[in-house]
Amino acid sequence: MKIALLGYGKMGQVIERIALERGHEIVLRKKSTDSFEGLEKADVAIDFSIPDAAVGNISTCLDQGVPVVSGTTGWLEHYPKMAALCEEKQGAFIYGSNFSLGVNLFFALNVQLAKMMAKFPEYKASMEEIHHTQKLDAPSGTAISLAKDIIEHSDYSSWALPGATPAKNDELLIDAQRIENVPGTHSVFYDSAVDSIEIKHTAHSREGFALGAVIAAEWLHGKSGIFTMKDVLNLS
Ligand SMILES: NC(=O)C1=CN([C@@H]2O[C@H](COP(=O)(O)OP(=O)(O)OC[C@H]3O[C@@H](n4cnc5c(N)ncnc54)[C@H](OP(=O)(O)O)[C@@H]3O)[C@@H](O)[C@H]2O)C=CC1
Ligand SMILES: O=C(O)C1=N[C@H](C(=O)O)C[C@H](O)C1
Repeated sequence: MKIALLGYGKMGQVIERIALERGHEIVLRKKSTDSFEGLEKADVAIDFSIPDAAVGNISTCLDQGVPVVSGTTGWLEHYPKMAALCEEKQGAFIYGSNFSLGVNLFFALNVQLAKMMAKFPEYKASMEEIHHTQKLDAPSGTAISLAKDIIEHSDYSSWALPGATPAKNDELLIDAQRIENVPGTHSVFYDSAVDSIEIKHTAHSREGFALGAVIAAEWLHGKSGIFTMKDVLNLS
């Protein structure tokens, strides 16, 4: 497959290595000031860029009829617009806040636990995510996905970062920590007066995210529609 990389930073470079190992060819490595030259040759594009660039990159792919896998986080308020464009162009699009197999299993575990804990209001939920210091967005896209799933299956009505004012009772707090060189750690806590329950996913490197993105691109090639990693991994 011919792959266009939109974003060629920490993730783009690991994705390139894994894509080459799996027999693919890279036809574009786009950084901030580069053009889209080469995109027309691509079977699929993989966007791991920055929040402000994601919408432009995804739109350009859909306009040019190139299937697009986006792992960029921090732009999700524009997702409905991108989904509508994909439908209009009869294109192919996958967004994932996290492409690793482990985190997608963790998402499923989080839903099961949230359903169970909803019956026990003596436990208060909270979350923590830890990432490297270059990360532009907070909380992480993965943390937002986890929070949305908890909110859907509980009485929490929204998530919030800890602020100057105390959290409301129906607010799910997400503590976002930035520590040098941490690839990505997510925890969900349920605390009562007498004990605590915790689930945690720790990425040891960026390999899992990058492999998942390449697998998603291979899966998307030749399809049309809007998909998620649940479709790719056959997790319902
Ligand atoms: N979904 C997932 O599984 C994962 C998602 N991510 C997300 O992926 C994104 C990238 O992460 P990471 O690689 O660590 O970030 P980096 O900062 O290392 O890389 C970002 C890259 O995007 C480039 N860029 C900036 N503007 C544009 C543009 N207009 N078009 C194309 N490329 C552009 C930058 O180029 P330049 O150097 O010229 O500025 C740089 O090459 C983040 O949003 C992060 O949250 C990260 C890991 C896993
Ligand atoms: O910026 C990162 O590095 C990561 N971003 C994603 C997110 O925001 O959830 C996924 C992963 O945790 C690494």
